[in-house]
Amino acid sequence: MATTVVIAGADGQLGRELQCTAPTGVRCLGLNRTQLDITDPASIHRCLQELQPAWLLNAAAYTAVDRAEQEEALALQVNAEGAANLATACAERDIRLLQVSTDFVFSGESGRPYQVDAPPEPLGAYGRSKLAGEQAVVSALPEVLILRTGWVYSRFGSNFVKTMLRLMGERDALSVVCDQVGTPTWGRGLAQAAWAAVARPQLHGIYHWSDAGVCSWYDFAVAIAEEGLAGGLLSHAVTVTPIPSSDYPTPARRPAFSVLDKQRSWRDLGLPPHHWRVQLRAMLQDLKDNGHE
Ligand SMILES: NC(=O)C1=CN([C@@H]2O[C@H](COP(=O)(O)OP(=O)(O)OC[C@H]3O[C@@H](n4cnc5c(N)ncnc54)[C@H](OP(=O)(O)O)[C@@H]3O)[C@@H](O)[C@H]2O)C=CC1
Ligand SMILES: Cc1cn([C@H]2C[C@H](O)[C@@H](COP(=O)(O)OP(=O)(O)O[C@H]3O[C@@H](C)C(=O)[C@@H](O)[C@H]3O)O2)c(=O)[nH]c1=O
Repeated sequence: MATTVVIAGADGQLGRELQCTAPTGVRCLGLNRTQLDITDPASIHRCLQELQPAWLLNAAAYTAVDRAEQEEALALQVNAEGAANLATACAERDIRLLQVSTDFVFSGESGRPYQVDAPPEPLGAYGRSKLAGEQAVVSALPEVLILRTGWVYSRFGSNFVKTMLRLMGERDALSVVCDQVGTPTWGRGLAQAAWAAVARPQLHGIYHWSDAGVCSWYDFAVAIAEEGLAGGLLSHAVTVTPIPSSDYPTPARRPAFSVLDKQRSWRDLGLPPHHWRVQLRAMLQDLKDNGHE
């Protein structure tokens, strides 16, 4: 019999990738915000009662990092209260929950990849709201699985890769910060990691997932320019200049170093690491073949 899995936030980057990669033997039901509003307990109750899933994958979130500085209450409502609502409903019905979180729960002061049990210390409102979400789900549902990731991109939705391709199409030169270091994550691989977790129901606790390797946003932008040109998504070469974050002021402070340690995931999820540049190439091919959505 198929395992029924409900996806909250089905129209987002990860929500779409989860639906593209659902394994055989899974009845994958993607619900967007209109169909399932995670801030509304009645909406959650209705969906779970009707669909009776074995798992709920929470890909719904408030992800506007800069806007969150002005809208912290709204970020908390979705990322903390919404996540808590889901966890409470799952606990009442014996449903497994996968909660997605972020590298932005860390301060970025470490010089080594963050282990799953490293103390979080978010710098901004978005990171605080996601950390509050982590704490709320664990308290309502101790067997929850939390998948932390960072720098997610996909052909779906909006993200750094698509922003860069747009700006690079319009300009010959761009400046990008070189003092924020992390690891990009193709949404497709993240979705596969989530499905690997669903296939291993004995797992719970915190897992880290990004692609392999380390880079700055500047390195990432250079790679997008080179791979975009080689793959025919850009028609001209673009000069990318490295700048310090102080030359690109934003409302939210971002961690200087947010590389996640993925050893536990590579071991327990049975998935091999792929270097971020290989994944970028695959995503650009997907974009070329299937277009922006
Ligand atoms: N993007 C990134 O770089 C990273 C993301 N993450 C985490 O990964 C997860 C997925 O992110 P990603 O796919 O990129 O996010 P997106 O912003 O692409 O998608 C989030 C989705 O959640 C929906 N949503 C917002 N509020 C609600 C609500 N109240 N009820 C139901 N749905 C809602 C949004 O709908 P609408 O469009 O209508 O607002 C949107 O479709 C999130 O938990 C995020 O915090 C972690 C690290 C990096
Ligand atoms: C567009 C642009 C951005 N930047 C900088 C700003 C910022 O420091 C960095 C990344 O910019 P973005 O705003 O696209 O990315 P940002 O929204 O900060 O991405 C974050 O999103 C949330 C949801 C997460 O959870 C994080 O893991 C991370 O992916 O690049 C430049 O330096 N030059 C540019 O032209």
